[in-house]
Amino acid sequence: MIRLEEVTKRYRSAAGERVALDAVSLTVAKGQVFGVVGRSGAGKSTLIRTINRLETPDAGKVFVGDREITALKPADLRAARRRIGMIFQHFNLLNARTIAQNVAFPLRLEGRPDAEIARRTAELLDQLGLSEHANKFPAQLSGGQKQRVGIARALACGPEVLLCDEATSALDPETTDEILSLLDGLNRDLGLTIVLITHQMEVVRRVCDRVAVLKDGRVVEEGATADVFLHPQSPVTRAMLAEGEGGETHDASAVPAGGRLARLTFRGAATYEPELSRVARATGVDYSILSGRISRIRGEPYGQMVVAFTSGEADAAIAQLTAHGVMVEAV
Ligand SMILES: Nc1ncnc2c1ncn2[C@@H]1O[C@H](COP(=O)(O)OP(=O)(O)OP(=O)(O)O)[C@@H](O)[C@H]1O
Repeated sequence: MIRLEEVTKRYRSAAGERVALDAVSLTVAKGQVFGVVGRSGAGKSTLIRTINRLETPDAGKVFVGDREITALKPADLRAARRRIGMIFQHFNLLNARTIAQNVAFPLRLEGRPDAEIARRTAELLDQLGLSEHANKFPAQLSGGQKQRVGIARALACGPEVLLCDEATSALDPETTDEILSLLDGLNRDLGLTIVLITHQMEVVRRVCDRVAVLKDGRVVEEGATADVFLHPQSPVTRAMLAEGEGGETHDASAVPAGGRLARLTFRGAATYEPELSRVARATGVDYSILSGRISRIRGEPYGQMVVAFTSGEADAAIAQLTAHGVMVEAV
C-alpha cells in the first residue's frame, strides 16, 4: 500500500547540512496500523510528511497504492493527496470557521455540490459524535473534541490512508485513550491504513500492528509490535521501552544468592495458564518473581516476568516451560 524506497532528505541551513532521513526503506501493507517511533529529531515528522509530499525527498521514491508520489506533477499530486488524510498534534483547525465548516473544507476545495457537502458533513459529525458542536468554533472545544474534528476533516474525502503526526501528544492520558480507540475502530471497521508517528511507546502498544524505530534518520529496528516489545533488539528501543510503562525493571540487589535468572514470556491464551506453578510442582524447583506484568499488545494478551530459580532442577523446568510454548531467555 505504502512503500518508501531508499528515501533520503537533507535540510540545508546556515548552520550546515542535516540529514533528516538516510536511505529509509519501509513497506506498510493495506489495512495495517504502522507506527514510527523515535526520539526528538530522529526524523519522524520528516518521514511521515514525505508520504503526502509535504516534504520532497532529495533521493528515493515514495509509492502510495500504485502511484509514485515522488513523481507526480502538481495537479496529480493534489488529486493523490485527497486520498491521504492527515491529522496533527495541534489539530491545525481553521479558528475563524465553525466545526461544520472545518469538516466541509476539503469537500469545498474539491468543488463538490452544496447538497452533497451538507449531507457528508452531517454524516461525519454524527460518526465522530460532534453533531451538537457543529456551529461552535474550535476555541470552544476541548483538545479531544478538536482532534475528532481533525479526524472528521481528514476522512471527508474518503481517504485510503490516514497519516497521524503525533496526534495524541497534546492530549491527557484519558483523551489519548479515547482518540486511540477511535483510530483503532476506523482501522478495524473501515480497513483504513494508518501510519502514525509518536515518541510514546504506549501509543504503539495500543494500536499498531507493526512498528519501525528511527534513530538519526535511519530505521534501526522494524517488526510486528509484539516482537519489538517483547524482544527489542536495538539499544534505543530498549531505552524507550524502559522509560514507559512497558519497561521491565527488577532490583538486582534483590536477586537471591545462587539464583538463576530467566525472563519468561507468555503470549496469547497461554498468558493466563498456571504453567509456571505446574512446572515447579513437576520438577521441584523453587522460584522468586522479581518483576512481572500482564498487558495487551494491540489486543493480544501477553505476560512477561523475570524469575530467579533458587533451588532444584532449573534446566528441567526451563525445558518444560519451553515445551509448553513459554519463551525463556537467560537474563
Ligand atoms: N525545515 C527544517 N530545516 C532544517 N532542519 C530541519 C527542518 N525540519 C527538520 N529539521 C531537522 O531534521 C531532523 C529531523 O527532524 P524531524 O522533525 O523530522 O524529527 P522528529 O523525529 O519528528 O522530531 P520531533 O519529535 O522533535 O518532532 C532534526 O535534526 C531537525 O532539526
